[in-house]
Amino acid sequence: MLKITSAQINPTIGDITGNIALMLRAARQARDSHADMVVFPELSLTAYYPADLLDDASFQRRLDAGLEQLKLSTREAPALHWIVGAPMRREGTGKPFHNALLVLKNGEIVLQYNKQLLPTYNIFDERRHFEPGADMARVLRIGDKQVGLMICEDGWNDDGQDYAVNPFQRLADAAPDLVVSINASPSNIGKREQRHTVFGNACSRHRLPLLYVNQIGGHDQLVFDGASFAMDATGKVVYEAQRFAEDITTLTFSSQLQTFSDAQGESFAKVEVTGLPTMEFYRQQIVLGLKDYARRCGFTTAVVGCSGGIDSALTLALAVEALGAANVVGITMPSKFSSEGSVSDSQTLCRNLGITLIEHPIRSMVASFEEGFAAAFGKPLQGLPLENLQARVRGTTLMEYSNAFGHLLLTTGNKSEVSVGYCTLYGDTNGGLGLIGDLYKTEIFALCRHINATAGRELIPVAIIDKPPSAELAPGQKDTDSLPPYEVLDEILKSLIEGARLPDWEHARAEQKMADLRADPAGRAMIERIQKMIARNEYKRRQAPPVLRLRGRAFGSGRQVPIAAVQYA
Ligand SMILES: Nc1ncnc2c1ncn2[C@@H]1O[C@H](COP(=O)(O)OP(=O)(O)OC[C@H]2O[C@@H]([n+]3cccc(C(=O)O)c3)[C@H](O)[C@@H]2O)[C@@H](O)[C@H]1O
Ligand SMILES: Nc1ncnc2c1ncn2[C@@H]1O[C@H](COP(=O)(O)OP(=O)(O)OP(=O)(O)O)[C@@H](O)[C@H]1O
Ligand SMILES: NC(=O)CC[C@H](N)C(=O)O
Repeated sequence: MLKITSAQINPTIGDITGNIALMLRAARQARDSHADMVVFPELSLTAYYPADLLDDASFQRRLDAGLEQLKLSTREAPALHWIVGAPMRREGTGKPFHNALLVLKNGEIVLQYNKQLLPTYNIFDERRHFEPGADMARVLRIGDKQVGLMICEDGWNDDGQDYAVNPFQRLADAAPDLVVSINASPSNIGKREQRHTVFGNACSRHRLPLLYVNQIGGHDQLVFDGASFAMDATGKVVYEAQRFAEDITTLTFSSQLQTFSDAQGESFAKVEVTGLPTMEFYRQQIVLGLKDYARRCGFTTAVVGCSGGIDSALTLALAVEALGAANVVGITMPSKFSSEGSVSDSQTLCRNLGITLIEHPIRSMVASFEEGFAAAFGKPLQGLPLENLQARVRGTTLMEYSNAFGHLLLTTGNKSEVSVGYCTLYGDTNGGLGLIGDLYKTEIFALCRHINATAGRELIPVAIIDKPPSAELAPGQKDTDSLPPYEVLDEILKSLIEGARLPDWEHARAEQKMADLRADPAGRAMIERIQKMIARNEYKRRQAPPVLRLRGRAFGSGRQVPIAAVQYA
């Protein structure tokens, strides 16, 4: 038997001293549970992902000092094996670091394994900073048990005998009793289930039990959900750590039974095959993403322009959940085109959420810009430039508030609008972080309803959910004047932007819609128009604030598209 503590921690990128403190706290818990081994996530010393900080000389010095400090810390629990992730310097040509797994014990590094498969797709860019490890299996011996070691992506390619591309195969051939994998696996819809499938297939193929330890926490765009797990040798998940929270749990491994039980040797509660319902998943991921972004950037408060529309309402509701009602402010800024409901629905919303709503009309400011424009340029400001002016006056007012009161401005664009550029640069795109920028408009409605259902009351007024979406920048304006209905637009966008990265059930629906549209000329023209809008608006997305990533392909580092390209001009 082995006792292993799974230490699913929330390290901060670059905070080496703070991360060691987190590890020490978990190691003490492991020691008190008489564990043989404590397992931390991939790159736990720096947190995932330090990126170009690794090129910085002062960061490198801190890393060296941190490693010494970490070694010393392990003396506090001298019988314990610490399985830690850290960048390790290397000599020779190529990149100066390996992405390494270290086994530390009583002040010494007793084993180093270097990650072999470095992901360089979607949001990953590990080849930029790391040199891949030599193709070899590393096994740690504890008593009469052999623990096979691997790092995240190493386990994602188990489909052949070729050692060079399948580190799992080589490790399995070394015949360990179990595999321990350290990970930094960002979360998106369907990811938990995907991990279970990938590792379940590998574990059953090799008849190997596995402990998978993941990072949790929000790191810029990315949120890591934790959800560390243990599998028996048939690939069945027998233990799952909490999602979206730190979790330090000690497990007992039996090599005879090839499975895991709790610290007392009792079976864990049954792990459900399907995880959180989609809307609840979005909500928890966004709340953790904002919480961690705010605290790591030094914000305790946030501000949102409150239009009486659904996007700002949802942003406010999520911000309240993450930061608390006392720390969130809405600002309503009626113009001459604002509907009656714009202010009154905002009032009801903010009353329901228990937050302050400040009224700051923009009519006179807009009028003054109009006068100045006409006087200077000899023609009246009208049409789209006038529409955008209103959004810009609001954006400027919100930034004034942020500057003066230190609130983080949350931008409210959703994925449908951001895809087609239905937003004003330096206007409603202003802000530090987008909470709902990876949710299609149709999902925005569903998430609002879910929030109300779980609250058991109308937190977001139904009047807001039910009103036809409008930018309210011109008389009687509706989104559908410029865009196809969102039910159609969203399916086109899913297919064009995410395609094969969609979860199966969404992929089938989007492709069916595309096939239906392609069957007639008007549908084909619509697809082409949307394709052009996506391409033409790349420049806006490049300047927009980061959005929390929720889906397989989000705007940001996971979708790198040139701006000044001749695509659909
Ligand atoms: N390739 C490029 N690289 C860099 N900059 C480029 C550019 N192409 C245009 N530009 C610049 O961008 C400007 C045009 O962009 P921008 O000023 O944003 O304006 P634009 O995209 O023309 O208009 C904004 C659109 O968003 C809609 N809107 C606005 C506000 C809120 C909502 C909503 O419902 O949420 C919708 C509005 O009805 C309108 O259809 C150009 O005048 C030019 O300065
Ligand atoms: N009258 C207003 N008062 C305060 N903020 C506003 C107002 N109108 C727009 N905004 C801000 O600009 C963003 C874009 O709003 P707009 O109404 O143009 O379209 P939207 O994308 O449908 O958003 P929403 O559903 O929140 O209305 C809003 O989410 C809000 O933050
Ligand atoms: N850090 C990694 O190697 C992550 C890659 C892996 N496929 C994941 O997303 O889980």
